[in-house]
Amino acid sequence: MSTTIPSLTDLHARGAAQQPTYPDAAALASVVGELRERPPLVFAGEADDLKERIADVAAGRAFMLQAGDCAETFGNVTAVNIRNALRVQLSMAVVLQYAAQVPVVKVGRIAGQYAKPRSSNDETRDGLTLPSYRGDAVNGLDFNAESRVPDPRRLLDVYNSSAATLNLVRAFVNGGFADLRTVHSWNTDFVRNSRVEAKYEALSDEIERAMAFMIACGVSDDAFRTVNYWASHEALLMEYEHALTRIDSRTGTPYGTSGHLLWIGERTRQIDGAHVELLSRLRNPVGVKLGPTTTPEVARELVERLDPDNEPGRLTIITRMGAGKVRDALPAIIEAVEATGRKVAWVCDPMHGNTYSTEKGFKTRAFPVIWDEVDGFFDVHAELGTWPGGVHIELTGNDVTECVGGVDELDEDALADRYETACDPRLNRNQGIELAFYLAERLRNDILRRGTNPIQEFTPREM
Ligand SMILES: O=C[C@H](O)[C@H](O)COP(=O)(O)O
Ligand SMILES: C=C(OP(=O)(O)O)C(=O)O
Repeated sequence: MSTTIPSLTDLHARGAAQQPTYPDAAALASVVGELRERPPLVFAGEADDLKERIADVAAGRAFMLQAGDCAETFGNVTAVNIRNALRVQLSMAVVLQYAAQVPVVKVGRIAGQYAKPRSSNDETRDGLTLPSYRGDAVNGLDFNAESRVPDPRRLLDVYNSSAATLNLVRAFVNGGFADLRTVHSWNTDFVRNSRVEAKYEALSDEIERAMAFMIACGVSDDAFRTVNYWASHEALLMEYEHALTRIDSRTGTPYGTSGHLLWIGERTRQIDGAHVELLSRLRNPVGVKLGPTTTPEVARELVERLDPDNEPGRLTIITRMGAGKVRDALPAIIEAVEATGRKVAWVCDPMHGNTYSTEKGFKTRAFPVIWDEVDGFFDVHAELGTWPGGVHIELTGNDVTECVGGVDELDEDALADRYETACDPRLNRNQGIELAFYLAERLRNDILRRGTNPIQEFTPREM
């Protein structure tokens, strides 16, 4: 178990991928110095708690719902946006918990998801070529030369925006907003008039009756008042993640304190690269994304690097193969990882392998294709007898039009109506809840077929 982390210089010497080129090194150093003095955003003990819950996922006793923005922006840190994001994610979790009867570990892509890896360093519009937007953590979305220059002071804004977001999230999940007894009212103003409304209302009625029954039986209703909700993001920017690493006073070991769960993206998972090196030293639960070019050998090496101590809950593997490839590419990867003797949490990201551009130039994803990848993920796990541990979704609580298909049958022409993402297309709230119903049904059927019930092996605790 590591008690130190490499220096920033050592990390950069590994040729850290997808890093901005800052024009002012002194300004960057000053920001890093300032961040090092700031209090941690999350506490090591919280990361440990999440690790225990992910251990439940890895062991087939719980399901992970990891969801949120593709790219958070500073301008979108408002009470309404945070509330809407939480509301749709908690609603999805409730659908899963009730209809599939699995405990759900709720992890947001939130309070830190400000940096984006890009396929191309540049973007060209009307003959003008400028550096690509790399997330509010790095540069501005506006398409002009000044805005696209990487500015290190943005890292302080990431810290401040993440702190403000976490503050409200903690207040919401502990202060009564997430009280299961109010499950009806969570969606009164937003599922209305959609075709998932009736299903959600019927489920809420059943939950209310089930809770009334439990209370009548003498079960304390305290358990319904609060929920656990964790923050995660892609640990992309070396300066930011390094500056927010703290040595835990209890154990003398390093924790990334920018979020509870940190993951390594598909573009930065080089086995000898800086991201794998840094995250292999942190004690948080960590994730790694695996795309369709991953070989079983690489998957095995990554697992051994990132989970050297074979620690329950340490590693989440987020596969994003694409609907057309998942059934062929995933089995060999699962087999290679299982052969190491480790129990990782297997999570399906059905978004990143299924993006395409419309003729009018909108990046989008089609709901049926997204579902097809999830379905393929379940098929593969059913075939191998492994546990399909969760999903990783780009989602917003707002009523956007970014992904086609789904309950409202959005077509490509509708995309122009409310296309608001700063980077990739997200499911809107109705599509999110619809996905949760699909997931619950598939999960329930698979659990029945397996003949083992996750609930029977689960030690009850607040979820
Ligand atoms: O969200 C993930 C990536 O940052 C995104 O898919 C990259 O998009 P690009 O291929 O347009 O750069
Ligand atoms: C960049 C992302 O995904 P991937 O690394 O899988 O491309 C992401 O999840 O934001």
